[in-house]
Order: sequence, then structure tokens, then C-alpha cells
Amino acid sequence: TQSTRPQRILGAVQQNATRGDPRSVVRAIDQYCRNQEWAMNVGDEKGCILDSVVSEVNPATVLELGTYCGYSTVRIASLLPPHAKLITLEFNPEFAVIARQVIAWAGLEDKIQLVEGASGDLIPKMKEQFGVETFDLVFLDHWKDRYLPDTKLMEECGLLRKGSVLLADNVICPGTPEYLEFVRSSPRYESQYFKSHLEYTKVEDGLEKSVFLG
Ligand SMILES: O=C(NC/C=C/[C@H]1O[C@@H](n2cnc3cncnc32)[C@H](O)[C@@H]1O)c1cc([N+](=O)[O-])cc(O)c1O
Ligand SMILES: [Mg+2]
Repeated sequence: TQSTRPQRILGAVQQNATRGDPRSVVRAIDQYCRNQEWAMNVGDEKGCILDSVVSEVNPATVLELGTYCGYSTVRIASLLPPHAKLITLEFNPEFAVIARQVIAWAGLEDKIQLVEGASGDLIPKMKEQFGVETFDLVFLDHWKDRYLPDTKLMEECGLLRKGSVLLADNVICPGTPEYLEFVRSSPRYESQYFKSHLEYTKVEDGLEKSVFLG
């Protein structure tokens, strides 16, 4: 039977990456998606900006919205200090199955908790079910029309504290106009745009970093 793109991405990891070596997993996915078939991973160019923000924030708690195959999950977790935790939400069970295997190949199961379900349902349960107080860093990379409602939901649920950093992918392509307008005009956020390119292409895209001011 025909394989799916996520299955082929997992195959590229298992063939080309070294078990327990997260950076080799990231490299294997980038090489596959650049040379064989495009996929919606944040990619290496925006990934370097992601790395610098993760290193600067040095977060103890991270929330990722939209796991897909686990590329950015592994990329972020590989930079976290010991005992830091990353929770990643994915509602497509087929993608979750692949992402769990990518995360396992990287040897990062202890740092990453992949939760299957919709962000709108899971965000209100974060404190009670996952023992989270607040998130130091949130990476938004799920459906683009969910960025704004989920940000408001995180505020309402008390999951953001003064200094929490939101980092949003694709604010230009495919684009998140309502979210961008909100974080750039709200007095409760200090926003900064990092110009880059859509993964594996020359099309403009970028990341928006927004610090919650409390
Ligand atoms: O559409 C894009 N991303 C959507 C990502 C979606 C991923 O997040 C999950 N999800 C969605 N809402 C969810 C709510 N809760 C949990 N998981 C959820 C989906 O099951 C999928 O795994 C995209 C598109 C392009 N592009 O060039 O077209 C480039 C990119 O970098 C992109 O990120
Ligand atoms: Mg993206």
C-alpha cells in the first residue's frame, strides 16, 4: 500500500540519522524535505532563529502547538536544560504515531510529552492534567487561524506569566494576519519580527517573537 509523507519522513530518519543524536535527526529530515519532497517543518533557516530564541529564553517549560512529524519538537528539546519539559499537542493520530517514533529515535522521550488532542480542548486542562503552572516559551505552528484564539485561551487559563515568550511560525506565509495584528497592537505584548524564508524555498516568511508583559 502507498506510504504517506510522514511515513516517508520517518523512513529517512531511520535510514540516515543516528539513534540518540537529535541534531542528526533534524539534519536527516531537512535533507529529505529539501531534496526529495517538501514538508511543512519549520526547516533549517527559520530553525536557526528558533534555536537562538530557545537558547536565549532557556525555558524550563515549553508548549508546542502542532507537532506534525516532530521536527521542531526534537529541535527545541535538543537545546533544553536538564529537567526542562516540552509538551507538544497534536490532534491527528496518524501524525502523532510518526512523531512519537521520530522523538524516540532522537532519544528525547524523557524531555517531551506528546499529547493527542485539539489545543482548544487541551489548553484549559494544562494545569490540572499536566501539572503545569505557566509556560516560559510557546511555539505556535498549528492551523494558522488557531493562533489568536489559542493565545487568548492561554491568557485566560493563566498559562502565561510576565516574560513568557510566544514564537509563531508562518506569520507571512501562509500568514496569520489576525494574530499578527493582535500581538503587534496589544499593549500587553512586545513583538519582534524575524524575517526569513518559507522552509526549503526562497519565498518570504518569518517568525514573530512576542513577549507577554503580564
Ligand atoms: O499549514 C501549516 N501548518 C499547519 C500545521 C498543522 C499541524 O498541527 C496539527 N494541528 C492543527 N491544529 C491543531 C490543534 N491542536 C492540535 N494539533 C493541531 C495538525 O494535525 C498538523 O500536524 C503550514 C503550512 C505551510 N505552507 O507553506 O503551506 C508552511 C508551514 O510552515 C506550516 O506550518
Ligand atoms: Mg510552520
